[in-house]
Amino acid sequence: MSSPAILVDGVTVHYGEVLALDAASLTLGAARICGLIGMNGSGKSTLFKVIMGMVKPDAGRVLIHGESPAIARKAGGIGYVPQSEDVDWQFPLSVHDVVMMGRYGHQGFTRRPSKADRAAVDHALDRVELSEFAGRQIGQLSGGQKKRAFVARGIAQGATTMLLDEPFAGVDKRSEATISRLLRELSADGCTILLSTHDLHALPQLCDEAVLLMRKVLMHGPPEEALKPENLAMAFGLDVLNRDLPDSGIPSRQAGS
Ligand SMILES: Nc1ncnc2c1ncn2[C@@H]1O[C@H](COP(=O)(O)OP(=O)(O)OP(=O)(O)O)[C@@H](O)[C@H]1O
Repeated sequence: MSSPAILVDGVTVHYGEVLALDAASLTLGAARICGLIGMNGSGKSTLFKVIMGMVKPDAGRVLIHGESPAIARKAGGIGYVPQSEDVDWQFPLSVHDVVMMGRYGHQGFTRRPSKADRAAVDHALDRVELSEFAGRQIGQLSGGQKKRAFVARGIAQGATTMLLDEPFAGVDKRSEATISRLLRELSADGCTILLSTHDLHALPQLCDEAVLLMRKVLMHGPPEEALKPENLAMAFGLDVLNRDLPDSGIPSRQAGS
């Protein structure tokens, strides 16, 4: 049997005294779109960073298609759309430069882009509908355009696993629709997608499965199951049941805030 696309096995992470992940375990199959839900501080970004190999777990292990995150990353297999707060938007890089970063693993020691690298970047920019902004400094884009630029980096990279930390936060409707469409297309091409979101309404349309996180994985199953009030109460606290819930039983505002 082939290895899962993402295996997180008993991962614990501390930042000093703070316990961010507590023996969290998760197995994700190839080409699935999985939504990661949890209140602020529940460990979502930390989980992404552990899967990326940017944060080393105190215990447990992570495997991407059977390889360590470091090897998978070196091979260009993992694309990452960080939370906006984690990016220095003043950095003097154009949108084209950011997307070209996805080609570094394909370039030699000199990092001189080949014709194929340039073609891959142009193609990725076209797919995210940002070709006309290629020369613009990355910080001069709207919130949604910035997210799309990072999705383009993953596409140019040829990533088989995409991690997106709140891709819909601060995003206009057009970018939201474009990103959702791209994620479905990438998944149809075999890419495995893990994304965190506070937009619970969007989960069932976009995601094949959902994970409720509160330092541990509390629940992993169909999105509809995750959205059941008793499961949301487990992840967000019992008070979620007393908020102004619409008919669907889903909190109408950013949960956990
Ligand atoms: N670099 C750090 N140093 C110290 N503590 C940290 C650091 N990064 C995160 N934490 C803490 O670890 C816990 C988990 O944080 P994390 O950012 O993973 O949560 P999150 O679910 O992504 O939150 P949010 O929804 O607000 O983005 C929180 O208590 C946070 O304050």
